[in-house]
Amino acid sequence: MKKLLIATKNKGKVNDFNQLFSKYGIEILSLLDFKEEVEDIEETGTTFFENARIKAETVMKKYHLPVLADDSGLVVDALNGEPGVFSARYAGEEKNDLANVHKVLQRLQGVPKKDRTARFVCVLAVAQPNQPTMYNKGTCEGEILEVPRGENGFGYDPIFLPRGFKRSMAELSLVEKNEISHRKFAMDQLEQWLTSK
Ligand SMILES: O=c1nc[nH]c2c1ncn2[C@H]1C[C@H](O)[C@@H](COP(=O)(O)OP(=O)(O)OP(=O)(O)O)O1
Ligand SMILES: [Mg+2]
Repeated sequence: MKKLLIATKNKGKVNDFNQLFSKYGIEILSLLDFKEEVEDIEETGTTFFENARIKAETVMKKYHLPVLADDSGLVVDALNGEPGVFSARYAGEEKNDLANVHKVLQRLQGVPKKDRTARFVCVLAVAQPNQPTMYNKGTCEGEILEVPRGENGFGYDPIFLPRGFKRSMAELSLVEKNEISHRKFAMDQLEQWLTSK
């Protein structure tokens, strides 16, 4: 089976990708699979594209393999695009999903439903030795709920209501999430590369 290294330490992303890649017959490895702990990569970029490039190219250069990186986050209109590229670290460097969710809800207190529009954004970067890095972006439109709902998924899923749905992203099954997510739409654009491998 073909293997692809994903430059992430996020278990929730790995879970999404395992399901998304299953139809291509590609087995994925992540930075969580290495015996020795892989050093954290500093995400110093100001855009999802820059951070995806930093993660993909750093890991590609280290292991000399094709590498996929995912930089993603939640963009809330009423917060001028926050948390954006700071999504993982919104409530502090320890990257606590619950604290991040709480901070978004607190900042949106009193904001009416019609003004709670938001989107998930995912930029995927594929870095390969001696080749230009490729990028693909996917988005998922929705709104921020008043209270968290659901146990599935990760990150901001419990407070995100995808447009046209009555259930939060965390109330959808993995298969349902992966039919409409930002990560799925970014993956779709990689299809040609994935099927030619
Ligand atoms: O489908 C999603 N459902 C809910 N939340 C999500 C999703 N996709 C990204 N997010 C949130 C989680 C984290 O707060 C941030 C990603 O930050 P981001 O730097 O790309 O990932 P990370 O630091 O957790 O792992 P890594 O850099 O090792 O891939 O956006
Ligand atoms: Mg990160």
